[in-house]
Amino acid sequence: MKIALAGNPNSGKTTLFNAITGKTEYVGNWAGVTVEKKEARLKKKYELNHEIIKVVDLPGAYSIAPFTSEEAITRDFVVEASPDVIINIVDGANLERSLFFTTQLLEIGIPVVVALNKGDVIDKRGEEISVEKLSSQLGVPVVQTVAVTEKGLKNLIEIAAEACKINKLTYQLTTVETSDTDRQKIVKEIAKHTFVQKRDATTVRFSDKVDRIVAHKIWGLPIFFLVMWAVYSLAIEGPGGFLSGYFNDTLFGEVIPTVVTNFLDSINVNPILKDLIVEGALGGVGAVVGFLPLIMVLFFLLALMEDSGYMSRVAVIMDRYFKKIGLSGKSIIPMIVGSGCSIPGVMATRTIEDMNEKRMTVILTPFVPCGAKLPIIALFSAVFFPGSSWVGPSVYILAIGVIIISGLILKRIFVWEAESSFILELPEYKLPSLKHAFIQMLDKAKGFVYKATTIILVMNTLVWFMQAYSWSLIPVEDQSMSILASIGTWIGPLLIPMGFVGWQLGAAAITGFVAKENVVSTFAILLLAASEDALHMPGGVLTEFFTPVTAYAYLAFNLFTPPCFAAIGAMNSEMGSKKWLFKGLGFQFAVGFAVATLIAQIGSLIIYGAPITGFVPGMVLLAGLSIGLFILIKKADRKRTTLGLED
Ligand SMILES: Nc1nc2c(ncn2[C@@H]2O[C@H](COP(=O)(O)OP(=O)(O)OP(=O)(O)O)[C@@H](O)[C@H]2O)c(=O)[nH]1
Ligand SMILES: [Mg+2]
Repeated sequence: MKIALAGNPNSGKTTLFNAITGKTEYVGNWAGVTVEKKEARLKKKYELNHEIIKVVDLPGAYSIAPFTSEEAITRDFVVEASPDVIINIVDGANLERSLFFTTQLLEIGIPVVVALNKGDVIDKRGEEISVEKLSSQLGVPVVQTVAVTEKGLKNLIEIAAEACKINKLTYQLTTVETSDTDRQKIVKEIAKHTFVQKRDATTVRFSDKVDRIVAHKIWGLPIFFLVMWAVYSLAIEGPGGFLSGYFNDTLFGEVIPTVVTNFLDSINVNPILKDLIVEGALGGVGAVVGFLPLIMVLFFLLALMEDSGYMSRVAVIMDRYFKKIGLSGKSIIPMIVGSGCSIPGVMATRTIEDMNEKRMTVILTPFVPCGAKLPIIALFSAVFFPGSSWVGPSVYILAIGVIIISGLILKRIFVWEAESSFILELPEYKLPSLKHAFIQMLDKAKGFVYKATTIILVMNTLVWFMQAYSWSLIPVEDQSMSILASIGTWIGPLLIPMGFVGWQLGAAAITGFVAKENVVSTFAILLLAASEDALHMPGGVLTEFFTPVTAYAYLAFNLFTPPCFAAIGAMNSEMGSKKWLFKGLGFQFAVGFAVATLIAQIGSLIIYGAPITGFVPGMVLLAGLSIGLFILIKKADRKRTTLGLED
């Protein structure tokens, strides 16, 4: 038997799916979280007579008629793959709107069971929806559920199994097209008949009161900054930061290397192999994993923030600015998802129907600092700005600024057509679930450790080898004679405009394309071979290469140049054309160089009162980029005129 879960976005499909299958698919308190269908087997606890029951979670849809590609997936799946039964998850807090989709599902010709979800929210609002009346009006079974607490789910599965047995022919496929306005009328009637308001609704809802402050036109952004600041401070000053300090200083800094060295000595391991293991593998991976506790706390807090409904308000605040650059609220969701990882972020652009808008979002989403960039931020803050918790949040604000300016530029240099209108929907605030945040945190931590012990480990081994050997494969005494040094030196000139001097900086930036965490581990391997201090010590070895200003510029360079290869792969598949991929990557490189040069050169001039290395090349680069930009704008303008498009 196969059950499909269908319903409006944010109605709780994935929450229900996770509950009955034991999976941990991504749940977020906003619309459009799931973009691909997911299939799994029903958990033992919910099985009936040991029958194998498959459950499919689908992307949310407001209507069967395909507006966006995921809605098309819903329709295609429901219509073509025809499950034995559809569980239609109806958001009880948005009854009327949800029923629109329900009535369309009823016409497909497959048994439908309605799960009237978010029963707890209905109760809290002092409302009641009559299950019996709804069931008789729709002509299908209705079960009240609370997906988060698994209330009513067992009953739901049983009733769904029953519904399967009903002769499918009783579900006549209506060939008569009901118009949307007619449907709306029918739905309104049904909702009116089943809905009971028990308490006075004229009092302003709690959500609305809060929104007047946090989603305010002017205060919204500063409040977001303060919230992020609080989150970062809590992560850095709290148990996460403390544990990371311990991991970095003691555990990965002394205890483990000593134990491993002693062990390897005791079995007379070849000294080269010993160095490879201790300095390469352990040193590199340790430098990244050391930040794990801090990052786990961050993810925990971010998950709480998201679950509470606050992140959707951030989307509303951004929406205002985004409209100005020709992007809609739809572009914000990929960016919020991208704050975890750019890959699902870029994939989330599938909800955008306008191809130009989608491409623009694909180019801009990787600018949001993802989880892999957090260790770089943590490292640079610890070394150059010890005790300041503003660095982390400032990076997000910088990212927002860069995204908006980049958007404005993209709009000018490419010829975009229609702008879509999209109304962002605000979920109700709710007490965030600690369990949910905890699961999210563990999930992210698992991913982090997996990445550290696979791709980062392999890369570190390679980096260690390349810094210890010359091109003729002879071990070198002096690192600067190594393979890596020669590659780094080759890249070196490119970094001069930003005042970055040293082949190590080029080498680290390159390994960062494999995985951004590698920037940290490459520094660990390269610099620790020559120094006794731990890499992340305030004022540690990195200060030989950077001033605080150029350090911040290097951070920006790693954030705003193209993302890691895996994310570039995602960009490629969503762009749908190589030409656009290369345009996008070129744009990202230009932005990364421009932002880093501006911060390093202009920043140093203002703060230290004197130009730094590479001032002239920096200015030449900026001038070159400006001229290039000017030419592109002129070209686009000409094209606009020939196409007869007004701007
Ligand atoms: N209060 C309450 N919240 C719920 C319930 N079920 C789900 N939620 C919350 O609703 C939000 C959306 O849940 P999801 O499971 O991601 O919704 P979805 O239908 O899969 O959404 P899309 O993937 O965007 O279509 C999350 O914040 C859930 O915690 C419920 O029964 N009660
Ligand atoms: Mg979902």
